[in-house]
Amino acid sequence: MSGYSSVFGKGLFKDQVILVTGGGTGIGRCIAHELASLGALVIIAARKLDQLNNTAKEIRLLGGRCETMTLNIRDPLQAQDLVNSLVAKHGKLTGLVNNAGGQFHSPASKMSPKGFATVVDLNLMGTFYLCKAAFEGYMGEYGGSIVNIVAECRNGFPGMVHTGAARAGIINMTKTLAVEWGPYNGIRINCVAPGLILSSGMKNYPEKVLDGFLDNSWLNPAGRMGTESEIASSVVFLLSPAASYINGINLPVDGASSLSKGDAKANSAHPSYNPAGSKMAPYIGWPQQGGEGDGGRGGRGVLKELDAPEPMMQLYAKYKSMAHKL
Ligand SMILES: CCC/C=C/C(=O)SCCNC(=O)CCNC(=O)[C@H](O)C(C)(C)COP(=O)([O-])OP(=O)([O-])OC[C@H]1O[C@@H](n2cnc3c(N)ncnc32)[C@H](O)[C@@H]1OP(=O)([O-])[O-]
Ligand SMILES: NC(=O)C1=CN([C@@H]2O[C@H](COP(=O)(O)OP(=O)(O)OC[C@H]3O[C@@H](n4cnc5c(N)ncnc54)[C@H](OP(=O)(O)O)[C@@H]3O)[C@@H](O)[C@H]2O)C=CC1
Repeated sequence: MSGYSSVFGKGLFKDQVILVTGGGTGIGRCIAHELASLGALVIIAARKLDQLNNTAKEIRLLGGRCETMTLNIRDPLQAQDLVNSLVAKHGKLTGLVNNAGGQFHSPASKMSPKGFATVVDLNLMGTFYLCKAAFEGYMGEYGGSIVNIVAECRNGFPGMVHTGAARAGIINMTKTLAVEWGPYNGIRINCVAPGLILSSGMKNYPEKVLDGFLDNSWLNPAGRMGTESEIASSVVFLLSPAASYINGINLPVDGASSLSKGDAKANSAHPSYNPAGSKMAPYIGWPQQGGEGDGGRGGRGVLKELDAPEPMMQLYAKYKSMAHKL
């Protein structure tokens, strides 16, 4: 152990109040766990209170601090009220993770105007409402850090034109807000763009679409899908003082899928096909239950690390066996 003082330590966010939208499930739940394990008071907000309460309970059992609030991000007044009431209660809002969002799969030619508008409303408008509420309710005066979860969409988003347009809009909005809001006590705002991630969000898709994702899953330089922890750790970095000179960027966390030219039809004929699977070890942040890394919390019941469709649970088991040992 060197005497160097890294910002990454258990107390990294101990004085912080951080709001995570969609924090009851999937990637948002994992982000909430990561932030709480680093000392933050985490407020998780979404529409379904039961999911939020389950996650808050897990976090508290592990010794973290977490509260829940109901929120529909598509309603600007709800966004404003939520920020105002949490600032009134806790005195601050130092971080915001705009993670809530989603879409459905459909070719553009079959998509109705209402379907397109719904997804733009949810992702682009919803993210704007929360950013604006955070700015007006606290950060405009005192500063803070925002991370917007988007989706990797460098080459468009075939099969999900609505979300590609909405996420590209968020990435551009983030650049503007970084420039307009940076001077207000140093607000930083950045994006994280997940590639294909093993998460509960995959339960939203029909089997045929999931099969397509699985066919594609190895077609990137990592040779695998990503884990929720790999998104959460990127969010932690961008929220932390380690990223204090990073503002207005979009960080793809996608195993370089945005740079590769995977051909879903090629599979075993593909020149880079490796029958043994990926050699790029994943990062998985969940404590080993009752084992090394659990910090002696083994008796507290089993945390369900992932809640995804069965074939993805199988992939996860494989990834766990090859994960970085921490
Ligand atoms: C590579 C992949 C990587 C990404 C992975 C993830 O993000 S994982 C995370 C995944 N997690 C999530 O996505 C979670 C969040 N997702 C959601 O809440 C929904 O998917 C939502 C975004 C559609 C909003 O729902 P809502 O209840 O607010 O909306 P609504 O029900 O009132 O519909 C409005 C209009 O949309 C249309 N339309 C809707 N569905 C379909 C469809 N299947 N088919 C066709 N069209 C559809 C339809 O036009 C409908 O109007 P209609 O015909 O009724 O007059
Ligand atoms: N998994 C993946 O491969 C990828 C995911 N992403 C994005 O990452 C984010 C998290 O996804 P993931 O965890 O996989 O999926 P989930 O479906 O588990 O998460 C979506 C979350 O958003 C919340 N949410 C949805 N609509 C609203 C709303 N109107 N108001 C408030 N909350 C809402 C949901 O809670 P509730 O229903 O209770 O409101 C849920 O907790 C999403 O934005 C997703 O699109 C991007 C690229 C790839």
